[in-house]
Amino acid sequence: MAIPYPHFIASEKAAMEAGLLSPSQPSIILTQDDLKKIAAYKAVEYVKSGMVIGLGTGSTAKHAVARIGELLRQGKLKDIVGIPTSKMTHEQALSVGIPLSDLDSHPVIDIAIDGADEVDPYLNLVKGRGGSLLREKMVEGVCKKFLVIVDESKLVNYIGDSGLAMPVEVIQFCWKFTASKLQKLFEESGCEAKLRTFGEKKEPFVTDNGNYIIDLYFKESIGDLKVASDSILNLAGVVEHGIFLDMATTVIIAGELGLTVKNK
Ligand SMILES: O=C(CO)[C@H](O)[C@H](O)COP(=O)(O)O
Repeated sequence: MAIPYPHFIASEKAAMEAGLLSPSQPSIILTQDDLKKIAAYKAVEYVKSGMVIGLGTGSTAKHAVARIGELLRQGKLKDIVGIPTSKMTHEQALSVGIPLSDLDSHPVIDIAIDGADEVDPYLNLVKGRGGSLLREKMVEGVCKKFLVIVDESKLVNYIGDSGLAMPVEVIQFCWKFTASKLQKLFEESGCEAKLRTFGEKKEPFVTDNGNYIIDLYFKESIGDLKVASDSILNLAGVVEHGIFLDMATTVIIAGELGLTVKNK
């Protein structure tokens, strides 16, 4: 879908480096994907040679992975080690020439760059609509800086406010039982718990870790996020959830009027 953003401020270095705007062409129609690319290019400005980088997953993070690969090929970045958060990102990073490792060998990460599905005013996030929440939480939980890159459509007043899915990764064993427990936990918020499926045959979506995803949809706020997080994690059968509480250190938002950088 092409969303017109004709007023984007052209002086942004990140927009120019992304090849989208120039001083002679300061105002064009940008798509939502262009905004994701601009936010990603801005985030990659924080990456320095010698760093260990957590590589996120999704349509926004893929622009950051591509940009890091480009800067490595140009010799503008050197000695980067990438820690991918999914099999998909692993493949992309290899294809653009980023040397890869894992948390076993690199338990401390300098910077992680990833997209998000929701960002609240306190920089809490919902992640995992792409299904990679578990590895993302492991990698992004041990980084010194966690840069989140979004277009402005991801901003919400409170977590769950988009009305879209809040994912929970569960083991396959008796997933219906776990889904009903999750729905019951948030019954006062009008929660509906649905197994994530894909394709015409509606096959269950299986994560990189061999688990299922139960998507929670809320009609009302879920209240205290720490309480919600703890109560989800207390259910046997749950592996991880997509609430990323107090993890983001910086959120880079590309919107109609340009880039906004929010720091914790
Ligand atoms: O959490 C994620 C994947 O598990 C993604 O970062 C999130 O879904 C945002 O994706 P996109 O950049 O495609 O909108």
